[in-house]
Amino acid sequence: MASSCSSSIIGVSSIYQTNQKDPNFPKISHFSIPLKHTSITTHNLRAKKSSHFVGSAVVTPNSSSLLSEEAFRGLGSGFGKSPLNSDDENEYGEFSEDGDVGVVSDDELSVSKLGLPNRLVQALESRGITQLFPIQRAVLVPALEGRDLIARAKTGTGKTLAFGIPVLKKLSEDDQERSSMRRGRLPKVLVLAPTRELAKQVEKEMKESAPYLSTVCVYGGVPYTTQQNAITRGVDVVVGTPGRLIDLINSNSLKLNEVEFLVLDEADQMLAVGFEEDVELILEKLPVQKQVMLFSATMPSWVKKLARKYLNNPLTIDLVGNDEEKLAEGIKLYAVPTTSTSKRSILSDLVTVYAKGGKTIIFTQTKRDADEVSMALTSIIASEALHGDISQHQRERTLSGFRQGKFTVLVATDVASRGLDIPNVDLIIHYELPNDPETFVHRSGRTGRAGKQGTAVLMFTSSQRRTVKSLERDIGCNFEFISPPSVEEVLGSSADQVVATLGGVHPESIQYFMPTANRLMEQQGVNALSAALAQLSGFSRPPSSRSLITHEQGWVTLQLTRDGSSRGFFSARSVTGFLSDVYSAAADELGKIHLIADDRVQGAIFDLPEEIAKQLLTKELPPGNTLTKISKLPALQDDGPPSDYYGKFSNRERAPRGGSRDRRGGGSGSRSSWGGRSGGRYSGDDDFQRGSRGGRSESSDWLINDRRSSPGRSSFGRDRGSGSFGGGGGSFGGACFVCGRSGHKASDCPTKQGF
Ligand SMILES: Nc1ncnc2c1ncn2[C@@H]1O[C@H](COP(=O)(O)OP(=O)(O)OP(=O)(O)O)[C@@H](O)[C@H]1O
Repeated sequence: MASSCSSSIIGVSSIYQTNQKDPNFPKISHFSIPLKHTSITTHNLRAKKSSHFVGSAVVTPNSSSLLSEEAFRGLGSGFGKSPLNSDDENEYGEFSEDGDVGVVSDDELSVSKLGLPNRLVQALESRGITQLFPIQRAVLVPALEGRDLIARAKTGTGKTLAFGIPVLKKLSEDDQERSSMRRGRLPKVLVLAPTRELAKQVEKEMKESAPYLSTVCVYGGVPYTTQQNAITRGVDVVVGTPGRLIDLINSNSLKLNEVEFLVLDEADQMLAVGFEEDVELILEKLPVQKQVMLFSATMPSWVKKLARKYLNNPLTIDLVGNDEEKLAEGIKLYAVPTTSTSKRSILSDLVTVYAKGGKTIIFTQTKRDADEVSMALTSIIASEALHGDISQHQRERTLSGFRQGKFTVLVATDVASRGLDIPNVDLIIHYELPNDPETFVHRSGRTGRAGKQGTAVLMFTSSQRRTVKSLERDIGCNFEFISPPSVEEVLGSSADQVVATLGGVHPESIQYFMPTANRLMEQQGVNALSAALAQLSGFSRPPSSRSLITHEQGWVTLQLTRDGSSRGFFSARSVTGFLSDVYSAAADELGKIHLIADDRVQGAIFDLPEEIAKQLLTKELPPGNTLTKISKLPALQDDGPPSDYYGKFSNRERAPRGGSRDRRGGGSGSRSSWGGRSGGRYSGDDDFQRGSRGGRSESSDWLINDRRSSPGRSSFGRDRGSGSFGGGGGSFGGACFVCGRSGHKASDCPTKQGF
């Protein structure tokens, strides 16, 4: 069972209002929503640590109905301090609890019972939108009352329609009065979005929900003419990115004097991508009389400033609140240890095992990595890259191909982390740590949308283990730490995927193959079927074994344990001593060693080349020792270096040139080949400025016997140069496996028993 933030509960609801001008403004606004019988039982409501917790909503994972009791409760009560008064950059502010528990029936969430215009209801229902999500229900009434709003909710919970439904309702009604197709009519609604993709997505959502209205999307990277012509024909809703909007305003193509509704979507992201000035310029051009809805995941001071200046007595609706779990419902979280050399091969296995043929988005830090990873994957799984250097036209083609399932893996930089709504993404892989917890939440939020289930896998290196732990604290969720998929798992998943495609074979085609199938079954039985599955899975030849530690092909990971009766301190040296005694060729070829992190078990796991491992497993062992080939890593002792503070300052690994490990080479060759990122700075999407590597080079094989190995220093398996540990004919430098003391082999141990 994967760790996750999942429970049957979503979010915290808080609604509070502020009045900058009048401190005595009544603290409570009442909205007249009839509260009737509910299907939600209170035992589902989870008590939160914070006394400010107001409530939660029950999620039925596969349904489109997220039922929000609190969306109702909060409407009449639950006020707290204003986010606008808080100096904390990311504070939404607290909110106080109110015992007024309202209840809500399905009817009251039902799109058809909300008094929306028929054609809007029909369009929504034809899209499968029959019941409001909590944020939509919470926003609906105050929005219809004309309130300015500041709102936030978790990823994929329907924020677009939260502002969309009220404005579309208003326009759908107005539209009957104003001559619907009047040429040259000016927009009533302006939606600002920080990225082109997001703008296009909002446009799509609005268009599909109200196809009878004219919605135009404007953004850079494409010619002006089409957008200008569309505006000239007459428009109801304009969605756009700030830069292009300013151009169109300045060229007089877009007039904003009839705008009645302004929506600022992902307002904090506007700041992150440097649109502050443009946004303010646009806001200055709008009529004073208008309704503003601002959606923002965080409240940096610029957003607060904006809200103070341009919003009138805003009501804040916060469905995240003090909820420790920042991730949306139903996203399973895994963390998998990797090394620079193993990352890529693990990646395709993760996709095979965890996406199970569905859609995957892999997030990288830089454009170059996105390109390289996508190229490397393409020979195994169809994939495309998406980042800021790709032309707008190609970006759109890529996204549409991904949406339609023409290829199943998208490798993207963080341009795709915010807001992108691609249905049925099953798996998110964080190929590199995100820069901050917020980015992790947004990246992961590309799956598990609209109440669905999803999986997010974080790949990390040993030096990043502590960062992963702090990430857990920051997002309020736990990872399940897993091993890279074993060969058996990869084969099993591949077979499952093949089996899943069999249902698509036309019955008539099956008939043609029946005689051969019958003959084969008679001759070979189930072998024939296995051979067919192996062939269809692309494994007509057996896969070579792989190290569980480095994931390198041709290697096997073995586990050595010794029972409690054996004396002496167990260390990595014990392993080399043991191997020297049992089968010296194994000591010569020894790869990485890690000690098992279990107080009750004395043991280690280590890598050997496949053939050597086979031989070793045939040897007689000293009593009390057990040697097995393992397919899952046990918990290992961990003594990583200090936290590397998310992607920003992380030690960015680069595979050594040539990739594979050099077993014979000097230790420093492979170890120091990481592209250390110390001092490097990641400045926004893809703009990675490499820092100097600094004095200390980080190593993937950092832990041997609780000690960091350093370049040039002899260590197990790799560096035979100094001969101090490695065995292989040099003087024996390891501890005796029997007594644990150094200076002699176990076979010469004065205390040895029966070896
Ligand atoms: N009431 C509803 N019933 C069913 N599906 C819905 C409903 N409301 C929205 N959706 C669908 O849920 C998906 C997610 O919605 P949306 O993109 O608005 O989420 P979001 O909260 O803006 O996410 P993010 O924070 O990641 O931008 C969309 O595909 C949308 O069509």
